Amino acid sequence: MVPVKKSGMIDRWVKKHLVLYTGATSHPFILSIRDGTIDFSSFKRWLGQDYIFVREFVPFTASVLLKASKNADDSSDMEVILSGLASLSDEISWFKQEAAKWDVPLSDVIVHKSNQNYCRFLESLMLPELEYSVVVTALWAIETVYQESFSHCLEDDSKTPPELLEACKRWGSEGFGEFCRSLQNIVNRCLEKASEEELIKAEVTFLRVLELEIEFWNMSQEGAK
Ligand SMILES: Cc1ncc(CO)c(N)n1
Repeated sequence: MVPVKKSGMIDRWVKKHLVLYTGATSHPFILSIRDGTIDFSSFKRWLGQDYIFVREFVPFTASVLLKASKNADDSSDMEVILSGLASLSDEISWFKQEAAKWDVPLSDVIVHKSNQNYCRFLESLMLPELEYSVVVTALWAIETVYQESFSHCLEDDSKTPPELLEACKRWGSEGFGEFCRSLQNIVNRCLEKASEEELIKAEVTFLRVLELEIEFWNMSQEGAK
């Protein structure tokens, strides 16, 4: 008998919302890195803004960890999320080093509107009443958009400028891909048991992440609007 792999909710949602998903994971900003035409001032803008974002992302990830420790029915969830949280420490150091290299002052970055919106959304997800299934869906989506996006810049035929390879490897590499797949398994398992109401909330949250990611790329590419 051929074993039938039951496809999870995430696969179904990605197919259902493929236009928006592709909009976030193959954005013109990423494609311009991939084809080597990127304007370095855009990269620098992204760098300064993403540093601010990642600092907000730390307490958000910690709040997901807290919910995992209370609600997850599999104790390995905590370990997966903890590894993600731990790697943010190194990520913040990387941003500081990279910013110094590119002469991007991190102390006086003006937070752009799209970034503010995204950070406010993260804050709203940190409320204790938000279900674990919903917030872990957001965590998966946020990480996966970066993973898929930057992995395009590492494909064989890509012309990514060598100066940007390190950034692309940070999110686009196989190790980070493995982490995203672990998160996806957690989400699929949580959603199998979720109520109809929770499922709708998780799907809406997934879509909101995709929109906010697109706006973040737009901002990086075009500047403040
Ligand atoms: C805007 C944004 N989305 C996702 C990630 C991945 O951590 C990031 N660093 N920044």
